Amino acid sequence: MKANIPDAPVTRRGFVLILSSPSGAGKSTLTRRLLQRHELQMRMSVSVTTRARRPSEIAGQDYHFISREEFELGRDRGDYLEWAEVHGNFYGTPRGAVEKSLAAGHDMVFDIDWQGADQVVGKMPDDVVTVFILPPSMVELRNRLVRRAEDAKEVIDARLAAARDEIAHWDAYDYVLVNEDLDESYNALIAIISAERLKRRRQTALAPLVASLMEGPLPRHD
Ligand SMILES: Nc1nc2c(ncn2[C@@H]2O[C@H](COP(=O)(O)OP(=O)(O)O)[C@@H](O)[C@H]2O)c(=O)[nH]1
Ligand SMILES: Nc1ncnc2c1ncn2[C@@H]1O[C@H](COP(=O)(O)OP(=O)(O)O)[C@@H](O)[C@H]1O
Repeated sequence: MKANIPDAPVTRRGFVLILSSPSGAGKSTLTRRLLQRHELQMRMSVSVTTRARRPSEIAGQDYHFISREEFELGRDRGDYLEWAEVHGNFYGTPRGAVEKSLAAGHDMVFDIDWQGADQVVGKMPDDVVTVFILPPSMVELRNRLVRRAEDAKEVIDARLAAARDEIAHWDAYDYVLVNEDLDESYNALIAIISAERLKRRRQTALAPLVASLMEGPLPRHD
């Protein structure tokens, strides 16, 4: 069934949909699906990171892979809207594309951790919608990290060990979903996006219609 998605934005300012979760809960998978649904017209922010590229990742598409020196240069120049150290690597959101996309009415997806979410909410509270994704259990989380088969055993152990530090921040988010069934989680995200697009303060394009509804004589019925 085709969900009833409000029209792609044209005249309103876009918002940033932040997805956070412990590693392996499904952020990247859900983000990919949102981007594949073209009529949603979501844009993704491609972060910079100092971590090594995974075999399945494409440079410039999944991340911009840069050295620590480059990262520090960018950070000191103020290139990042937010940045954080996660699992011993640096990650940052390039500032450039964000304001341009929002001003052009495009909604963006950020796959960032709780520290980054906290910074973005602090800087642009009216532009942000935050979603925390929980795994159904720690056993399933570990299974997903193992099944993903992109990281060495020690890396998986470290990510699992850090999972509770991330989950501890779940209550700072606007929405929370348990990613058990992927289709259900995806539909929940579509519902969130649809509802956020319908928020009255985002419906600035309706002002002329409302003005026209409010003026002139009432139509007679006789
Ligand atoms: N603050 C911040 N966190 C990021 C950024 N990009 C990715 N992350 C987070 O860094 C963590 C590790 O990401 P990644 O290395 O891709 O591993 P994964 O979560 O297992 O896919 C995740 O929590 C991401 O959400 C960013 O630009 N800023
Ligand atoms: N609902 C789900 N049920 C089963 N497997 C899932 C589900 N969501 C994601 N996965 C799988 O779990 C693994 C980790 O997902 P991923 O999106 O890479 O997580 P994250 O980006 O949060 O680290 C991937 O192999 C993905 O295919």
